[in-house]
Amino acid sequence: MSRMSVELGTEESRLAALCALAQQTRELMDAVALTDVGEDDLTAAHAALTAVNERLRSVLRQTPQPFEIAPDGTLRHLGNAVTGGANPHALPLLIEVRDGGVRAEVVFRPLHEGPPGAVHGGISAMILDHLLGQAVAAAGSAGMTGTLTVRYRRPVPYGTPLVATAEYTRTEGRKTWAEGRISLPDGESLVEATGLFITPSAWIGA
Ligand SMILES: CCCCCCCC(=O)SCCNC(=O)CCNC(=O)[C@H](O)C(C)(C)COP(=O)(O)OP(=O)(O)OC[C@H]1O[C@@H](n2cnc3c(N)ncnc32)[C@H](O)[C@@H]1OP(=O)(O)O
Repeated sequence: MSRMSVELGTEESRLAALCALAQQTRELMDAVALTDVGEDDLTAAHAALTAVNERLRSVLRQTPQPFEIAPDGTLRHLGNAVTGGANPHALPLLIEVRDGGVRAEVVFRPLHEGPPGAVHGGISAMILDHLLGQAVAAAGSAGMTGTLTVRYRRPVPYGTPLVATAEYTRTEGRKTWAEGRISLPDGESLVEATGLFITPSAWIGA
């Protein structure tokens, strides 16, 4: 009698391996940003990475991992530059949706340095752009960023636990506004943003 074997979760297992590789790559980027080893070690690391790079590039997708439904039923986007577990560029940010808005704990790293000793303003803006967009989506009005206004109140430190929050504010037709901030755990606001998100006419056939 022949047996039929059904492998469950093969793709999930591969995606987990991809996320583990992305995490290792983040740690590699951190190491490259901070390493103080000598030239021989730098040259050896370069050669080793060249080999890894060639192996990974032997089979390439056209685009990063797409939006998809995860096994737990939630929507995920592993290729996203802010939240995607499979994207080495992502922190990745874990966003919690709760009554009245969204929230994420953030620890920036030396890799994110802009001015000496602080986080690059574009990195803060990127995090806030995404968080405001999630607040809009959580309110049922998904859209693309039309405008993002950022006020930098204090330098954002790296290596320190911070809190990022955002809330939907209002909607007029296809336009939805949200506001948010990155704060110290005691609530002191470091960076604040307001954003206009527009549901593209193409999405609704308008
Ligand atoms: C859940 C996931 C969260 C992810 C959050 C991440 C958010 C992002 O980073 S999105 C990427 C950055 N944003 C973009 O790439 C957007 C690029 N722009 C576009 O695609 C289009 O211009 C888009 C969608 C904004 C508007 O296009 P379209 O639907 O054709 O709008 P259109 O019909 O021209 O204009 C509609 C209204 O919006 C206004 N408007 C359009 N664009 C803008 C803008 N950039 N700023 C202000 N107002 C605008 C128009 O003036 C018009 O106003 P009114 O109705 O009062 O006359």
